Amino acid sequence: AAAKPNRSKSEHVKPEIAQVVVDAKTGRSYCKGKLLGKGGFARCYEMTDLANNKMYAVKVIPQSRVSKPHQREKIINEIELHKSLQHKHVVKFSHHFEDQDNIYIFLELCSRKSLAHIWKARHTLTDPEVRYYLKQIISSLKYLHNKGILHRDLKLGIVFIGRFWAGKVSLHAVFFTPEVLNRQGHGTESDVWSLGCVVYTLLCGNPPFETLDLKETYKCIKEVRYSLPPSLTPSAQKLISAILQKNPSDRLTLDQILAHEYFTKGFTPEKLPPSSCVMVPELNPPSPA
Ligand SMILES: CC[C@@H]1C(=O)N(C)c2cncnc2N1C1CCCC1
Repeated sequence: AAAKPNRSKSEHVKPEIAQVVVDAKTGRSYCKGKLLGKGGFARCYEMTDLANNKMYAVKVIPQSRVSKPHQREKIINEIELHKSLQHKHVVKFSHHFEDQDNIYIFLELCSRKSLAHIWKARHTLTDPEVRYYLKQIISSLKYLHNKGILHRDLKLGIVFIGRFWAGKVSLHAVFFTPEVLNRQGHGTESDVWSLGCVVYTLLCGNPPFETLDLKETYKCIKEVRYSLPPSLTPSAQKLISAILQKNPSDRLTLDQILAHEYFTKGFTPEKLPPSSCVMVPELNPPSPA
């Protein structure tokens, strides 16, 4: 049978987001580009400012998803918080606006995506590369913790790789009420625990507490039961063991991690070659002379 003309479909499908959206306050027009993926309430797109061709990663949140006051408040809080942050290794918030269909949150576009993508392509990273990314993530966490902000959702997928390979932590589920820092619940030590899991995953190629059964995984986490592969360098093994401690106050602090022999006795490159997202990079560490 002849292929059915698909125009009938397009006639009825209302585009969730128009090709061009206009910020009524500034009059600026933005052209929607490719879908980057879904993040929380939002569908995320590349969008281009037609006045200067600047590109952004934009979270597009349908008004229908924030119709209840508390949902709207959550988004407004996230925006207000993100607006107040300026740090080299924290994803830059540019601006936001809304129209009758959506709320648009314009963030820095990180076209190299995230550490999750690099990890999937490389499976394991070398110590120098892990030191490079770890320093940047620690720098962003110290900035957040000093402002009484906990990240609470640190993982490979939220460390975006900006231009010049700078790691940029994005704030998907941050907690920002200072009292949270003191409450027994989730202190800075919990962000450090997540950091330990990120280091383990990047060096070993799989998360520390991954099993086939979710209940079993929870048991491993509660008992801090994980294996340290012999392939790890001794200082990497020591670092991971010093972070993945059951008792939060036994874990290294961010400053203690930076002072650990893993960093002091190891070379950290200033920058990484683009090839390092697909293959082991040729790094020329300074001769020990
Ligand atoms: C816009 C959301 C999120 C993000 O936060 N940034 C900074 C980002 C920056 N550049 C590309 N993608 C980004 N993402 C992806 C889009 C789909 C899932 C997460």
